[in-house]
Amino acid sequence: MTSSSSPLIGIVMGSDSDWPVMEAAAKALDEFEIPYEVDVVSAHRMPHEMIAYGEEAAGRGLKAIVAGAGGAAHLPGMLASVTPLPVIGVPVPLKYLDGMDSLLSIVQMPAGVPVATVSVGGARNAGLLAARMLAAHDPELQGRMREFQQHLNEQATEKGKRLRNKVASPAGFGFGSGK
Ligand SMILES: Nc1c(C(=O)O)ncn1[C@@H]1O[C@H](COP(=O)(O)O)[C@@H](O)[C@H]1O
Repeated sequence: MTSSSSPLIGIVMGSDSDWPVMEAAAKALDEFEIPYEVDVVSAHRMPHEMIAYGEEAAGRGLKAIVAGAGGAAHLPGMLASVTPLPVIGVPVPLKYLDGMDSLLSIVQMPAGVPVATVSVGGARNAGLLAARMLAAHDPELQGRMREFQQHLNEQATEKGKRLRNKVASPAGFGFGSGK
């Protein structure tokens, strides 16, 4: 799957069973209208294709790779070993061990081969981090990222206001109680 113009971000995963988690990365990129491609690339099950994907990614115009995998999640690190692009690893939680296995497989990379690891199941942040990487060299995109952050701020402020109104304490509490 590829969004319409030439993809800038590769979203890959060890299996299509990871898609329900990884879809959030694609949605985040959609929000910023960043073109991406999606594929299954497994270090364990299709090692030669995985190496080819990593080796060719930069030459094909990709700027970063978001790689998600569950269990013995070697995919992000193996991709990072064969591409000069930044790789963002997403630990996908499976039925057993709650994603601790994939988290530890991804996060403990040896020095020299970095993988930026997000939280277990944190595919949305992986998409947003990829957007920020592009925004570092794209003032227009950076402006949209600032607007997004401002929106988050407003939402959080509104939540605080609602909570303060709901939990009415006669003495008031904490900062911004409005008393
Ligand atoms: N961790 C890896 C790798 C890899 O790291 O290369 N390839 C597949 N997998 C993971 O195996 C899990 C089960 O896959 P299946 O659902 O296909 O059995 C998935 O979470 C996948 O990411």
